[in-house]
Amino acid sequence: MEDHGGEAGNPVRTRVAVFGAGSWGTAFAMVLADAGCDVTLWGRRPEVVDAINTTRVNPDYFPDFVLPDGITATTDARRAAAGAAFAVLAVPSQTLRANLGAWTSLLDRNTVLVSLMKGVELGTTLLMSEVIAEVTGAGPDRIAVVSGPNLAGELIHRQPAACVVACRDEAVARQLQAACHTAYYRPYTNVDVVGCEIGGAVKNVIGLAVGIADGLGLGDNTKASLITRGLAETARLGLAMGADPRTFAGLAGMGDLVATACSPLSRNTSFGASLGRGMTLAQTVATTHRTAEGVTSCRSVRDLARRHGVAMPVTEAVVDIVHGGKPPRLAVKELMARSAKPERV
Ligand SMILES: NC(=O)C1=CN([C@@H]2O[C@H](COP(=O)(O)OP(=O)(O)OC[C@H]3O[C@@H](n4cnc5c(N)ncnc54)[C@H](OP(=O)(O)O)[C@@H]3O)[C@@H](O)[C@H]2O)C=CC1
Ligand SMILES: O=C(CO)COP(=O)(O)O
Repeated sequence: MEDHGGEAGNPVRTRVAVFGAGSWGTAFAMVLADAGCDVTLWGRRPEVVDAINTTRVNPDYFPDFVLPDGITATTDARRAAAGAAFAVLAVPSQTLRANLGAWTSLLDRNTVLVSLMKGVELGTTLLMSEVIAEVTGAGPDRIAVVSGPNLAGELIHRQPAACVVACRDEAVARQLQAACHTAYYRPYTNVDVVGCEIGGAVKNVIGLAVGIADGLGLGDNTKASLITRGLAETARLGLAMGADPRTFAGLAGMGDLVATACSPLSRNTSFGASLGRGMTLAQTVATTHRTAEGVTSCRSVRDLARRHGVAMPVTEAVVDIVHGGKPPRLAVKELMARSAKPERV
C-alpha cells in the first residue's frame, strides 16, 4: 500500500468500525486505513458491500476511486463491531437513534463512539452526542465527534484538510487523533463537544441560506453577510448551550461554514440554490440523492434556539422558505427590514 503518512504513534493496527458506507463513511474509512487502522465498513446494501470487497470501489458514491487495502466491508453489524476501539457513526442524523438501538448490544463496553454526523434530532432537539449517550448509556469519555471543513468529495482525492476531534476526555481525543492522522488529514483535539456539534449542524442551515441567495442571483456581499451573521447565530446558540466561544472561530465553526457555503460540492448549499432558483421543496428532494442534513435540522436548530431563548433570524428565514413555502425574495426583504442593532449582542 502507498504510504499516506499514518502517525508513527499508531504502530499497533487499531480496529475501527465505520457504520455507514455513504460519502463520508467511505472517505473517512479511507483516511483511517491510510492512517494504519484495520477498518471494517458497515453498509446496509449487500451489493455495495460486495462491490467494495471485490473491486475496492464504492460504486454508488465514488465510482472512479479505488479504496485502499485495510478496509473490509460487511452488512453484518456484529462483525463490524467486534473488538473495535472506535465505532464511527456516519448515517443520516435522523436515523441514528433507530440504528444505534440495533447496534448498541453488539459494541464492547470500552468502544469509543465517534459521531461524524452534523445534525440535530427532530422532536427531541438532541445533539448526536446526546442521542448516543441516551441510547447507549455511554459516558462523555466514550463519546467523540469529528468535525470541520471536510467535504468527502475532496478528501477522497486525499486533498489536504484539517479537522477537529472532540471528546470531553482529552486523552481519548488524542487517541482518536492518532488513529486518523495522515499526511493529508490533520486532526486537532478539542474538549468542546457541544461547540463542535453546534458548529457542524448550524453551518448546514447557513449553507442552505447562502445557496438560496446564490440561486436568487445575489452576489458575494450578500453571501458574506449571511456567512458572518450566520456564524454570529451559531456562536450565540453555542454559548447558550455552554460551548467555548473559541470553537466558533476554529475549524468546526468558521472553517466548516466557509467550506460548505463556498463549495459546489456541498449538498446543503446546492439544495438551497435549487430553492433559490424557484424549485419547490418536493422537486428539490426528488433530484437530491445524498443527505442534506440542514433540510431537516433547520427545524430542530430553530426549536433548540427557541428553547434557549436565542435569536436566530437567518435560521428562522431558512425554515420559513424550506418548510413554510415563503418566497425567498420576501424572506430576504424581511431579514433586511429587521430593526437596526449593534453588531455584537
Ligand atoms: N459528505 C460529506 O462531505 C460530509 C458529511 N458529513 C455528515 O456525515 C453524515 C452522513 O452523511 P453522508 O455520508 O455524506 O451521507 P450520504 O447520503 O452520502 O450517505 C448516507 C449513508 O447512510 C446510509 N443510510 C441512509 N439511510 C439510512 C438508514 N435509515 N439506516 C442506515 N443507513 C442509512 C446510506 O445508505 P444507502 O447508500 O444504502 O442509501 C449511506 O450509506 C451526515 O450527518 C453529514 O452531515 C460530515 C462531514 C462531511
Ligand atoms: O459537512 C460537510 C463539509 O464539512 C459537507 O457538507 P454538505 O453536507 O453540505 O455536503
